[in-house]
Amino acid sequence: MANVKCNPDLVRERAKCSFDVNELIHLIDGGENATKEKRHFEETIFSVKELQDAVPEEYLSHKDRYENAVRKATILRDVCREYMKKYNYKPNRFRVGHGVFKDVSPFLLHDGMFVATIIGQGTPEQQAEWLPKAENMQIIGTYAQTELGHGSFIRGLETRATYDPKTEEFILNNATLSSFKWWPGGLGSTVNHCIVVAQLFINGKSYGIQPFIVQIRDLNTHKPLPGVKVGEIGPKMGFQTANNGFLGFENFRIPRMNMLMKNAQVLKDGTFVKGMNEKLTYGTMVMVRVGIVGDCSLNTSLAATIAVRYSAVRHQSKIKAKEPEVQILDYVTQQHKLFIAIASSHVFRNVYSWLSKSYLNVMKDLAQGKQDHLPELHATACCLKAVCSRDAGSVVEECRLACGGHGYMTSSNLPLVYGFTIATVTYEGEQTVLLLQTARYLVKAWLAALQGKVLAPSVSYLSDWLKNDNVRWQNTPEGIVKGFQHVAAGKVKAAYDTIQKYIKLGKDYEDAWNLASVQLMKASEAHSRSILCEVSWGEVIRTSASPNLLQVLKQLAQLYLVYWTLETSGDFLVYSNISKDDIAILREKYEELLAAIRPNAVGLVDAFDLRDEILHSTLGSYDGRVYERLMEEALKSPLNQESVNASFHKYLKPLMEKAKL
Ligand SMILES: CC/C=C\C/C=C\C/C=C\C/C=C\C=C\C(=O)SCCNC(=O)CCNC(=O)[C@H](O)C(C)(C)COP(=O)(O)OP(=O)(O)OC[C@H]1O[C@@H](n2cnc3c(N)ncnc32)[C@H](O)[C@@H]1OP(=O)(O)O
Ligand SMILES: Cc1cc2nc3c(=O)[nH]c(=O)nc-3n(C[C@H](O)[C@H](O)[C@H](O)COP(=O)(O)OP(=O)(O)OC[C@H]3O[C@@H](n4cnc5c(N)ncnc54)[C@H](O)[C@@H]3O)c2cc1C
Repeated sequence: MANVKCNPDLVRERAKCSFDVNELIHLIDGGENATKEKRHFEETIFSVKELQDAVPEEYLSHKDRYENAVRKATILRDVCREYMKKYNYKPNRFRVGHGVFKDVSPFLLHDGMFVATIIGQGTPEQQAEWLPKAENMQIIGTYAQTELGHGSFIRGLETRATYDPKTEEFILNNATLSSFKWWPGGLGSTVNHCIVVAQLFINGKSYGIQPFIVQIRDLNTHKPLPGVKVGEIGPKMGFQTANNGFLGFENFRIPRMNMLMKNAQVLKDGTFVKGMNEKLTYGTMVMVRVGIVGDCSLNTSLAATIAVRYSAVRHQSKIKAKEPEVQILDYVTQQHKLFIAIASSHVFRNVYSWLSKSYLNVMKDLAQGKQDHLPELHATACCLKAVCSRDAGSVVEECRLACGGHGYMTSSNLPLVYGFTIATVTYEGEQTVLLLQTARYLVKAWLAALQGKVLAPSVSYLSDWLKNDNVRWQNTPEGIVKGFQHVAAGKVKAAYDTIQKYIKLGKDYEDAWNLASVQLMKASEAHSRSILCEVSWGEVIRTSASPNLLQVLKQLAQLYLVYWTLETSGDFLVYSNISKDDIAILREKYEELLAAIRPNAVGLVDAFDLRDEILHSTLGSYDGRVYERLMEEALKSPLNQESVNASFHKYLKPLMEKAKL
């Protein structure tokens, strides 16, 4: 990239960077070798001509866009397969996917959830049967759980799987419209198999929801099998190429062994054997929630790169009347909008890495029959997924707005990035619903703290606070982290007390919970923020890097801490010993941090190492040829391929002529 002829502002920005950009790239990637491998893989993918679109896909019809996405998905699959064989390297398909599809792959659910559910929910025999076929794409699948009538409350799903011991089969039925599966990616026209999450019935008795692997289309003709009604749900706010679909069954029979039986089992005679913990059926969702925190880091870095580079190139208005128009990046308000995006991407990455480790540890424990840490993992993954996805959505939108009118252009790619980022707030568990799951855990932990019990590490601050809630405020990163824990503890206590108050007033527990649920949700958010702050600051101070880089990483981590303290200063005034003077000091600190980060802003986004083919943005490319690219992309509009459009003769001219009469 270094030889590209760049916009002079970007050249100047890069020259003043105080740290080694390559060092940060390697740190993010996990080592110099990892960067080399990543770059070689990406070079390979983006040199495949067939993966490059001649016409921007936004000009294609809904159908053509889908077909083009499937075409590219199959080529990408082949190239990846060959690459993996040749180099024994497992590539990150999600990252290059943004480049190849701009939006999302119609195989997203195959990779993200179908294969993962076979691994997580299938017995060794079931894995042996389906995993090789799924991994080499002999079968293509999705995860079909959500229905028209139920998404959040999965115990309320209506799709039925009734066991017939005579034939040793399950009979699938969707008797009501609300029971139709609705949303699964790839279901519309791509997949031939699904994991169907359905209510199990044996001899008229319900045994809760279970996962079934179901073939829905013929492997040769791709026609829906008899008894299957399947189709696509139509255009959405984003995810246009994900091919989300609907599905219903009418007396559709599948063999007994198609129920994934790693947890619960149905024996031939119809005996139901309970698993170790029925919530293990929800395992794929926990895994994907963890993954989404990592995805939030990538999505945020895409938007930050585009908006920061654009802000370095764009000049508008003046700070001083007699001086030239400034780079908009010099406006401190612009820095306020953008630097939190850079900082958030690093925070999400560090927290993702921490959460993934916890996830893997819990999986190891579960394999040995130990489930003590599962509730903590579930609670942590829920609130982090909810808060990171919401933050990522807000940050991406702020980056888009920070690009003014040009940020509204599809060719900036910011609208598309916003579309797939904001979807993460809803899918894999709607944010409020997940925050309230964590709140259940926090309330239990609070009760345990009141009873003097030892708490799990992520909530042990509740006991500390109970012992001493009168800690002197300190304007240091560690002091701020403590402050966030105090806010979280104070909010948990307030929510708990509110529940007790309603119970004393005669409400039953569930109504009291609902009445206190805004407070519960906020307590859960505060808990999540305290984890984000504690973990990210802890990761940064443990990072081994050159002094120059470490200084910048600390500035970003502190910016995150101070930004969120100021954003939620009302909470700090209520629940900690912060004073108005401390807030004034933090405001000053925040301004100092913005100024310190400013010279490194372009270097920092360069270090995300996002190729132009992944960014897909007229505003964010490495060379900063913003206006040239905007014009080049505009000229690709089909309306610019003719000097006079037919509508002039058909409608406009007659209209003008009528007006003359
Ligand atoms: C590898 C991935 C990498 C990157 C990601 C990128 C892309 C991802 C790929 C695909 C994504 C694209 C598309 C999206 C797909 C989907 O959206 S699939 C559908 C997802 N659906 C949901 O998430 C539904 C959300 N709802 C629920 O999860 C549940 O209904 C619930 C809200 C948790 C409530 O369940 P339930 O009513 O049964 O439970 P409660 O009565 O409220 O609680 C009972 C106790 O169970 C505990 N619990 C609940 N869930 C779990 C769990 N998963 N694990 C462990 N324990 C769990 C809960 O805490 C209660 O405990 P208690 O308080 O002690 O009683
Ligand atoms: C882009 C996209 C892709 C998706 N892909 C898939 C897929 O591949 N497979 C699949 O199975 N599903 C998929 N989904 C579905 C997704 O998982 C659900 O939409 C999601 O879980 C939310 O459920 P819901 O739509 O029923 O929302 P609802 O639960 O109806 O939410 C509506 C409102 O009700 C509130 N609410 C609901 N319950 C409670 C409660 N207990 N307490 C307080 N408030 C509550 C919510 O907070 C929200 O404000 C996808 C969705 C999207 C948007």
